Amino acid sequence: MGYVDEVLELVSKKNADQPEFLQAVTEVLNTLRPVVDANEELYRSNAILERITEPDRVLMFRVPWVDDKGQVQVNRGFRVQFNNAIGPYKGGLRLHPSVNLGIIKFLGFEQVFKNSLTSLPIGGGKGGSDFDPKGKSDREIMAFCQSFMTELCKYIGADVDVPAGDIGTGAREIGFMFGQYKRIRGTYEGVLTGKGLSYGGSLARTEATGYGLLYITEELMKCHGDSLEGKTIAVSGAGNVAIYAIQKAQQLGAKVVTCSDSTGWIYDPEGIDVELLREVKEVKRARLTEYAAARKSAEYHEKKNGEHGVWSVKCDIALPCATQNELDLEDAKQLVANGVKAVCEGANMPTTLEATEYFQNNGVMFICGKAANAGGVATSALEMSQNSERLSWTFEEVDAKLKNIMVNIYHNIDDAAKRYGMEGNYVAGANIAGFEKVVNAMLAQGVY
Ligand SMILES: NC(=O)c1ccc[n+]([C@@H]2O[C@H](COP(=O)([O-])OP(=O)(O)OC[C@H]3O[C@@H](n4cnc5c(N)ncnc54)[C@H](O)[C@@H]3O)[C@@H](O)[C@H]2O)c1
Ligand SMILES: N[C@@H](CCC(=O)O)C(=O)O
Repeated sequence: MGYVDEVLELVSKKNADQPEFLQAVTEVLNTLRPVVDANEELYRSNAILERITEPDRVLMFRVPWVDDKGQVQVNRGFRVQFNNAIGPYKGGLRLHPSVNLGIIKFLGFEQVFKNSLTSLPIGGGKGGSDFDPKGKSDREIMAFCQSFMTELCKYIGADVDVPAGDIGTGAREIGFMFGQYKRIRGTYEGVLTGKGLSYGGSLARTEATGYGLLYITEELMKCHGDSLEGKTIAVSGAGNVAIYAIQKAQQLGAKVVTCSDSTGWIYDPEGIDVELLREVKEVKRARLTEYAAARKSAEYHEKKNGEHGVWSVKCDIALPCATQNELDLEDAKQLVANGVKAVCEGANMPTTLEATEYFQNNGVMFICGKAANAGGVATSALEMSQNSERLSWTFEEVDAKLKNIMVNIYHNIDDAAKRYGMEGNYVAGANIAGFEKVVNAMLAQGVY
């Protein structure tokens, strides 16, 4: 049995109850086979694969808070500090009832490679809680965030670990957490990113993940003699990533005809009205039924198990921007039958392993999330730079740096795939390019 298979077996035994983590590790290690084969003795003697699949540290803690009725509620908080070989731990905080240790570990593991691809000095981490922000008052959100940070603040810092947003954590939550960190630790530092503009946030961070996704998609099309002009795009999700992906796609001449939330989806053949979507989702925090009620051209469909949802719509490009495993093999078959040319992941691991393979075997250009959605964390790193030098850059400066980073990521993953004889396999290219930098740093820093 080869080194990769030995480690896959070991990781599977040790983490049998964590399917999402095993899925992420399986995808990465399988694509690293040629690199591992070329360096087997060095990696094996240094236990590189065993070390890179085991987090540096897992923090799990109780988060008690008082609801509006005076009842004490208890949630579970997590922070997984996965790998800091190339910089302080960096990654978001997810607040969603589905959160468990396996999900935070898969996200932290992905973050190690994604952050490496940005070319900026950030290690990988992730955190969150099974707290459900849906339907909670602002006071309840504040109570939860303050309690969460009361424990988390012992383990983070501007040069140690810098959390940020993810599903369920936006500017409001980051603000409450930043206030509590400052109150307890007594220091004003860039300990979180995604902050408000009046207290250390970066212009363009809100837009960065969605914009970055379109910059890399545009480069992919350009390098294949095509463009986004006139293309029909299907987007899933209706949160931060989806909204700004839709906005940038429209600016670049494409028409986005779908979006979704956890209860239903919209088909709008005239193109999504992104300002209306922002009003419904960002301001009112309402359901997509409100979008449909306010827009004549929009059809609203309830989410039904076993149906393809947004992936049933004919499109040239699909951009999954909601959550993990939201696009399965049957969805992939439907998209291919409808003539999809490219799939680029705005969310983290939205495509199942089988669906990814189906796209790759059927000539669909596929860029995985750790490359395609890296613009968010890259701009977080730019926010950290601005905080360190106590300066703020203009929107145009940050946006230009973001675009440059995304274009470079495309070429780095393309080159890495070509170096190992896998031209066009951007999943392998992303994993290899991300892995090489982290492993070189780990080897240089000795056994730890
Ligand atoms: N925010 C960032 O900077 C960033 C960066 C990189 C990757 N991501 C990833 O992008 C994805 C979306 O994050 P976000 O920041 O937009 O979160 P968000 O909370 O702003 O929005 C998530 C959206 O997805 C929808 N959603 C959740 N589960 C769904 C389901 N099963 N089916 C359909 N829709 C569903 C929600 O209703 C919501 O509209 C996540 O996978 C996240 O990890 C986020
Ligand atoms: N949660 C986002 C952003 C992380 C950050 O900005 O630190 C991600 O998955 O990359």
